[in-house]
Amino acid sequence: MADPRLVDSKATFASFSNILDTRILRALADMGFARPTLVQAKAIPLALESRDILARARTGSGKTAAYCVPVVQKILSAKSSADATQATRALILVPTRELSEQVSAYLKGLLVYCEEGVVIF
Ligand SMILES: Nc1ncnc2c1ncn2[C@@H]1O[C@H](COP(=O)(O)OP(=O)(O)OP(=O)(O)O)[C@@H](O)[C@H]1O
Repeated sequence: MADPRLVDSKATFASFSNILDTRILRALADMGFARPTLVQAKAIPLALESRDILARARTGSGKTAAYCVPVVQKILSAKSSADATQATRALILVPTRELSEQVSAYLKGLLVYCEEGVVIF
């Protein structure tokens, strides 16, 4: 769990229901994520507006979800659009193998309701 001091006490993930797919919201609820952390609350809406983001937040502040949630949302939105193509939609680069395994495991949890629609390599 994220450090409670780093959670945005004014926001809930449910309040993102206008910008996040219900499959993502269900997966977040399953993970026990009720409120976004501060970095998530700031980064997720901006990323979904396709803004460039340079974010810095301390260890354990929930940076993984801050970029994975908008990445998955963008892929789901692209897949449901009329010109959806079979193409790589995101490349996540991290500095160590251990971190890549952590991010991959997190993404698997986030994609639990998306069946085979989104694939992680
Ligand atoms: N909104 C949230 N609600 C509850 N727990 C959360 C939330 N976001 C992240 N967490 C949990 O907090 C912990 C830290 O998250 P995460 O690993 O993403 O932090 P980080 O900022 O990427 O850390 P690091 O800098 O070490 O990579 C994880 O156990 C994660 O599941």
